[in-house]
Amino acid sequence: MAASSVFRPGLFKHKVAIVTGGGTGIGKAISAELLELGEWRRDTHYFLRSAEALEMRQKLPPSSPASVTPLQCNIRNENEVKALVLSVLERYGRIDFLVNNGGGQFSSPAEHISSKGWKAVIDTNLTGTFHCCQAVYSAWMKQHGGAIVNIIADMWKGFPGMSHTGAARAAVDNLTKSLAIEWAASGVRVNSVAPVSNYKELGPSLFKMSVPFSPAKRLGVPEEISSAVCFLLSPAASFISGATLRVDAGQSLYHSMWDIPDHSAWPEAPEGENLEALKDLLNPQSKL
Ligand SMILES: CCCCC/C=C/C(=O)SCCNC(=O)CCNC(=O)[C@H](O)C(C)(C)COP(=O)(O)OP(=O)(O)OC[C@H]1O[C@@H](n2cnc3c(N)ncnc32)[C@H](O)[C@@H]1OP(=O)(O)O
Ligand SMILES: NC(=O)C1=CN([C@@H]2O[C@H](COP(=O)(O)OP(=O)(O)OC[C@H]3O[C@@H](n4cnc5c(N)ncnc54)[C@H](OP(=O)(O)O)[C@@H]3O)[C@@H](O)[C@H]2O)C=CC1
Repeated sequence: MAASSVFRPGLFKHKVAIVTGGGTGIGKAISAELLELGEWRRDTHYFLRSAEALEMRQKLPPSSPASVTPLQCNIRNENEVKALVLSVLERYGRIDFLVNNGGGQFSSPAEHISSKGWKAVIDTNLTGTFHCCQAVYSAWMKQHGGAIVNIIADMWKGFPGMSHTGAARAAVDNLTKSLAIEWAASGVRVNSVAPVSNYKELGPSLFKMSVPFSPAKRLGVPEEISSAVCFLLSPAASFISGATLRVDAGQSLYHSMWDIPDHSAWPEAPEGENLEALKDLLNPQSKL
């Protein structure tokens, strides 16, 4: 495996990590970087991707002590998550890190999201993350400490067109803060990463659409997200908890991609001299 991490190889030696959705996209980059930095294990989820685990295993140098294990789990199902955590503990005896990366949504105007679709997205991105945090804490981290990183999204200005996932990710941002306080006495650090990066088959079109909205004038790549995750898991972040790191080149501070067409539907301002002044200002004959 070609070394690409900026961190010291062996940093995570003997550590055991669960990375949900660890077989694709950002999760795959996180899995690969953790593998490079030490000995770790990963789960996948309800669509078992043993082919990807095999591919990663084959890239490991023979001398590497690292190992990768695909495990099947749908994070929306509490019992499957509990079984996953027990299975990792039975196999490896500890869980140092949890990365809640598994998630998904579809784009739709809010008015067209069905109740079933809304619940599916909230269940996946909010409840699934909660299930994983709670199960890992109860079964291991409560007694032994650990570090959790939740992958959320750039929803700081709302998420028009994906209101369900925006609401779920904002909730995870808040969950991160609650758990950071509740679990501090167990030595558990809980943080989030809010990425903007290439998005699988939508990558090229999203890339073209969003480049003008990025201060960097390019999208991020999954490797730029995984390094932030590894930093938050590492001892370099030993005094960081309850934080969300925006890995977006400042895009969340810049202008919105959502276009609001010209309209005259907004309610009038209250009557009075300020309204008159406003009308004067907007009057094409105005001398102002
Ligand atoms: C957060 C940063 C995003 C950055 C940019 C992202 C872009 C995109 O995400 S574009 C879309 C890419 N899509 C995917 O990657 C698919 C991800 N999808 C999923 O993970 C899941 O399908 C799910 C969580 C969205 C739904 O889970 P599930 O219950 O397994 O799926 P169902 O197909 O049974 O759907 C249940 C229900 O959800 C509604 N729905 C699903 N897909 C759509 C859609 N494309 N458009 C509108 N509505 C959708 C629908 O109501 C489904 O119920 P039924 O109508 O009875 O099937
Ligand atoms: N790329 C980006 O710009 C951004 C991504 N994100 C979020 O970051 C995370 C990773 O994204 P990315 O790598 O781009 O996308 P991917 O779709 O490649 O990764 C999502 C992973 O989550 C898994 N997953 C979905 N539902 C479940 C479930 N119920 N149980 C277990 N695993 C599940 C998927 O598995 P499967 O493929 O088998 O369904 C997939 O492996 C996601 O949460 C995404 O929404 C947030 C902001 C921006």
